[in-house]
Amino acid sequence: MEENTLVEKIKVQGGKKLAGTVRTEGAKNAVLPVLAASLLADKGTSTIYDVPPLADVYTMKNVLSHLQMDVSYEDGVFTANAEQKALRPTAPFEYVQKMRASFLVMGPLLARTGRANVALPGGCAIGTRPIDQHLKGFEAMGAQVEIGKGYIEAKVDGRLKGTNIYLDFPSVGATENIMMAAVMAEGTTIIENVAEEPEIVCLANYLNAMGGVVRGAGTDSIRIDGVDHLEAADHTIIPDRVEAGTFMVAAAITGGDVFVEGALIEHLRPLVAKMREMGVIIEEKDNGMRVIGPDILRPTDIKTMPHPGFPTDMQAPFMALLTQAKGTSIVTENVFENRFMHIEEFHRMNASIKIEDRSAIITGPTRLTGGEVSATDLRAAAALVIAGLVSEEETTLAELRHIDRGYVDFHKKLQQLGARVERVSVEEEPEMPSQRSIELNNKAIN
Ligand SMILES: CC(=O)N[C@H]1[C@@H](OP(=O)(O)OP(=O)(O)OC[C@H]2O[C@@H](n3ccc(=O)[nH]c3=O)[C@H](O)[C@@H]2O)O[C@H](CO)[C@@H](O)[C@@H]1O
Ligand SMILES: C=C(OP(=O)(O)O)C(=O)O
Repeated sequence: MEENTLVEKIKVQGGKKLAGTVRTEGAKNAVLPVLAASLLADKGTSTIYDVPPLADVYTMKNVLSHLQMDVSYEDGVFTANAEQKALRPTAPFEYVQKMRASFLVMGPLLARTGRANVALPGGCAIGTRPIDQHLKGFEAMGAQVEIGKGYIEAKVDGRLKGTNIYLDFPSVGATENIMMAAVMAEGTTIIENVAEEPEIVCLANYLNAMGGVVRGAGTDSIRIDGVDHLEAADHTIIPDRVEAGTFMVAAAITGGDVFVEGALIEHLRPLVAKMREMGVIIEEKDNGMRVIGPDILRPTDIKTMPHPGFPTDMQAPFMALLTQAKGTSIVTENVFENRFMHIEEFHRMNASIKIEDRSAIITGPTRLTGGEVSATDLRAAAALVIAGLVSEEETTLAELRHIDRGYVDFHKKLQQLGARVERVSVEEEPEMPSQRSIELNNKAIN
């Protein structure tokens, strides 16, 4: 007979107003490209500060070790040395499958060694997520790209060549991958219609500290004058605007009063504007933001867009807040074609949400009931816990591997703010997987 297995779950009892201070970690989406970029230095050791202890950071550490880099990570400080001449060119499926951002080693490997062989990142729970814009950039710089047996192999004779590249969509990953390839190309590269996210600026600052010449990061056009070598540099990761935003929403939904230390207004304007429209009081301070939730939340509409539009990564947590607004709100998801999987889970908690094409129509305020729900991606996980904070009965969240990719000690931070949240191990009997869990697993590889 098969033995029972231990499965971790988060349990939430609603009804507490959050109060106190929570500290923002370094940004997951900034640290991953920066760690990939550390591959570019042929001299010295880079020290990267404010690196959050997330599953994705450990995956990137494993990728870099696999490529033969010398890396260490302790107490938020990551050191990376890529002096080793014989870097391995292959990032295997076991890593890319865990985390799509492993694909970001392609640009630096190609620039540094002239060859990169990286497993093809598949689609995931939020969309098909093609990489055509990354490849278009590498090819324009002279790389030969072939796809076969689940891998993408890119090669270049000599150095990549600077050129002009226009992205069809301001993809964050494509902008980063092409920047990292172009920084060591021969001549000048101009990338147009690029992503303007703060994480792009963080990466550009690191590349420039290494001796790169990257101008225009944070605007829609980036100019890179290629250099022939880069040296390791020290760098500090920006605060995680999505983590900060998640706690801002958690404070607001409970009618709480929370200081989110490290939340930067210049990175969070679209969220702050929308929360203020709903009646949430947000005070901007030098080192963070104080969020005070009102008794009655007003409805509002959001459309996710590339930065400085409303961030898609805040869509699910914000939807939890909208279930408590008095009236009808509309959420339109424009960045990913399938980022509504959390709605089925919200339905289990009694939320009133209808999907029409790329929009969700939310009617509130709903008395959420709690219940057994599953995380479909990392932001959905946070959103469901947030909904649990105002539910009448207990909410139990499964599939915690998602939350561990993007949030450090999420349940502990909420506990410190007074929430009744715990993470428990429960024994589960082995059972035939249901059709639903097969579907969720297939869609949620990353
Ligand atoms: C590790 C990291 O930083 N992840 C973030 C990054 O993901 P990621 O870099 O993967 O997101 P992109 O900006 O590239 O994707 C945006 C859209 O462009 C499409 N696309 C992208 C590349 C391409 O070659 N072709 C193409 O069609 C995607 O399918 C998607 O529909 O930005 C997203 C959008 O802000 C965020 O949700 C993710 O949290
Ligand atoms: C979608 C996200 O991340 P990733 O691109 O790493 O899947 C996210 O951070 O919400």
